[in-house]
Amino acid sequence: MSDQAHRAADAIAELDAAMDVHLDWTRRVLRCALTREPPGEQMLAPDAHERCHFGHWLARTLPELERLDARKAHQLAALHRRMHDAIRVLCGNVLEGHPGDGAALANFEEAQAGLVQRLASFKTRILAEAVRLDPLTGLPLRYSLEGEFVLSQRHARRSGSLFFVAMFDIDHFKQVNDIHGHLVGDLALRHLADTLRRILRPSDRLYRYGGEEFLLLMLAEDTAEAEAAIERFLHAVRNSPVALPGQVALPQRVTIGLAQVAHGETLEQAVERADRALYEGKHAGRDRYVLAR
Ligand SMILES: Nc1nc2c(ncn2[C@@H]2O[C@H](COP(=O)(O)OP(=O)(O)OP(=O)(O)O)[C@@H](O)[C@H]2O)c(=O)[nH]1
Repeated sequence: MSDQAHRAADAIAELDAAMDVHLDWTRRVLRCALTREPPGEQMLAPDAHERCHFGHWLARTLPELERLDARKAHQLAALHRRMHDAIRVLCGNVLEGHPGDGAALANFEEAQAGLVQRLASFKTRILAEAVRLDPLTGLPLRYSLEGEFVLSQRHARRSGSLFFVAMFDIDHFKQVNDIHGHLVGDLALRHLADTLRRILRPSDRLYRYGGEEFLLLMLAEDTAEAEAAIERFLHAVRNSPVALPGQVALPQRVTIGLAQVAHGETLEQAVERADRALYEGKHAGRDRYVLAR
């Protein structure tokens, strides 16, 4: 299993464990209502939501949940707190000999149901994210490319900027595998992804498109700006050989096909033009970019 798959599996196991512990509260609250058995001393404290197992898990995990969906993460924290407030009212009343409070019970049930729902949605997000990313390079795979292409096209139309697609292909990569083995090939792919990622601008979107092909969606004010950005990628790759333990670093080169996306052009059409430009670049000697006509 890849690191990423391990992380996703661990995150889901932790989420399930936190949920199980919290669901146990339904049983304790019920027992308290029926038998007046206290649900546990600390659960009647005002900061019970911070002291419980779920509260500790949430505090630890919140930044990651916020990254996935900030709105749902805050709702989750608020629902958790609300649920503890309801438990305190509910059990406090029962223990003081007052009759069960229907409103507090409804509050508890609603908060509990909302909590479970948000957690289920986070579980799906964690799984979707694990599948969406390439385990080797950590870059997105092409599943979300179509949607991102349409968004960038729309953004370019509204902002008056130009939209480009750039196809990167490593030069003579087969030799790397043949001479150094597949593991070094994998290392070189990961290294290239890191090199490219380091110089991405916030609006750039980089994908692992295929085996040793990477696709970039890029917005630019004009063609000169796009070409300068592509030159920066070429320069960075030339200056970042792959470090190999106990051996001379392995030089890396890429050839790039750059195509300006025309109004109304589909992803498929733009990629085909970028691909043709890429092959022109390969035939012209590699380690360069070619702008598609
Ligand atoms: N190690 C490793 N190799 C891969 C992976 N994906 C594709 N490859 C290899 O990438 C190589 C691509 O080789 P070719 O398409 O022949 O091209 P090339 O040798 O790079 O030559 P040019 O593109 O013409 O410069 C093949 O040997 C594939 O096995 C991967 O995930 N890991």
